[in-house]
Amino acid sequence: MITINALTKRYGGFLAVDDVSFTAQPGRVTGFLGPNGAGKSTSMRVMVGLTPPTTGEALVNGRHFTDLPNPGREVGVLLDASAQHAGRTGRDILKVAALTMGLPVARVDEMLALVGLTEEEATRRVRHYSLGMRQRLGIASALLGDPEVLILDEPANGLDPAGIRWMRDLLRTFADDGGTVLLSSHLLHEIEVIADDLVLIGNGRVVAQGTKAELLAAAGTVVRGTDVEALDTALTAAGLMVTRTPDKALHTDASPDMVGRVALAAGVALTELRSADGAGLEEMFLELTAASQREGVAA
Ligand SMILES: Nc1ncnc2c1ncn2[C@@H]1O[C@H](COP(=O)(O)OP(=O)(O)OP(=O)(O)O)[C@@H](O)[C@H]1O
Repeated sequence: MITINALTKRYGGFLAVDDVSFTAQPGRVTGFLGPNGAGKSTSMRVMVGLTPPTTGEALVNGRHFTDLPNPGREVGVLLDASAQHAGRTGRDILKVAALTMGLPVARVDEMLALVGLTEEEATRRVRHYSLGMRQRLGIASALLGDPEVLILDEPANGLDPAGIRWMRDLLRTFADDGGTVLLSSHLLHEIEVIADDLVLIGNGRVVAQGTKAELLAAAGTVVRGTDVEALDTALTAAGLMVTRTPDKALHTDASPDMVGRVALAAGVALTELRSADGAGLEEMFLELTAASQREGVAA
């Protein structure tokens, strides 16, 4: 379990992380989502003891990372896959990490097989690795100590579509076996497929958090009917916020159940009624983080 309590990080006069609180629970994948510069990496650096918080705290299994006696056995970390020693081979990097953690060297081969790095690739120096290979090596390092918790910053970076699916399955299995996974991304689609819970951050502040199901429900309903005008009028009269999508559907904040009842009462035949799902969540994500979106600011 990861617990973040009122975490604030200030760099001089600049507030990079502003009173952030959330928990990442065992058995669940928590997606930490926000646009570039939102404060995800800074928060994660605080979690693993690389950056001291200004105020607040980040706990892993109830303790500060720096107080864990053998941190790699409790929490696997991948923050920057390019930060590995470029002059060493992948196998050597894992070997050194295994020895530091007091693990049998046989564990290295297990991890190389798990992340799909071949024998030949494992003996190449990391400076000759592609970004995707570095990412796989970083995941192998994170899993080496058989930890209960994973903290991964943009782990899908550089992976090809098959690699992304592989990573998704790996993290799903890890969480299904009772592990805690926190992974960050600035890409909603990447995270919404795998995450059970979401924490949305913009400008250093949490702008929304909850289960994916709750956030999807909050993203509203898309509805189409044979008479769009009558449907719009009925929904508006029922006190619902209605917007028209470019493809002539209506979008409201209410649940499909509520929208269906209003349409029935108004005698409008529906041709489509569904929760807004990913598209709605994306819209919500863009709205909630608009103040911190460079494009939003420019607009
Ligand atoms: N050491 C530092 N000194 C000053 N400012 C910093 C420092 N580290 C981070 N920042 C600033 O804090 C803000 C948050 O950065 P952070 O790297 O946490 O964002 P992020 O959400 O991980 O973004 P991205 O998706 O682009 O990786 C940024 O404006 C960044 O410039």
